[in-house]
Amino acid sequence: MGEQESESGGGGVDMVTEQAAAAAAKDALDPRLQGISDAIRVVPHFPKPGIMFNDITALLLRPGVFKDAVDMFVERYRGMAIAAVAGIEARGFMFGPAIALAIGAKFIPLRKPGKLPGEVIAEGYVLEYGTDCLEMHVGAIEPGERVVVVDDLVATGGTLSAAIRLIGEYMFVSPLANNIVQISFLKSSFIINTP
Ligand SMILES: O=P(O)(O)OC[C@H]1O[C@H](OP(=O)(O)OP(=O)(O)O)[C@H](O)[C@@H]1O
Ligand SMILES: Nc1ncnc2[nH]cnc12
Repeated sequence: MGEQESESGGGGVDMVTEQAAAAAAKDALDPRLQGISDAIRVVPHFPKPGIMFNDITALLLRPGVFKDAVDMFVERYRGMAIAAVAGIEARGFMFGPAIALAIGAKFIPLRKPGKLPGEVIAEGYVLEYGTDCLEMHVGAIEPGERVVVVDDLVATGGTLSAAIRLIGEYMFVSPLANNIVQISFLKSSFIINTP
């Protein structure tokens, strides 16, 4: 039986919310979290004065810590009837596919403008240092599918909000998402249901 078939999809939104909230609370106590946090290099004043840049490329150089980061997401979302992992260009592409494969979900790239060859839907957004737009292929997600959006971090939340608007009505936001004490990577994890 595949990952999708074996999952408890019948519990509805409350069930998903409960499961994800419990998983997020468990993550906060996980000893791997400190190692992940320590592996993210903070670079002051990049790319502009005043920005404290959280550099996850330092984490990617440490396979054990990189694996811990992917594993924590996999453990959280396995068994939750997740049909798709949507990764936000570019840094969501570094974590999303590994998570998708491990939980038996498809991977959907949410790309910057003009990169996807097929019919797209698009959402614009404002960044800490500029504006941008995300595009997704029409038909990549079927109505009713449950989607996890993955990115490396939340700053203003503009990018993630645009991803959520792009995909559909969101049903649940992880408590970790609003807790800036947590590491950047795990802050940027949301479950949404498409309409
Ligand atoms: O919460 P926000 O204020 O929207 O900022 C967070 C976003 O900014 C960064 O990406 P960026 O747009 O710099 O693109 P990149 O991944 O291509 O470097 C980061 O990877 C998030 O996607
Ligand atoms: N503080 C930050 N660190 C890394 N990437 C970012 N994208 C937007 N703000 C950022």
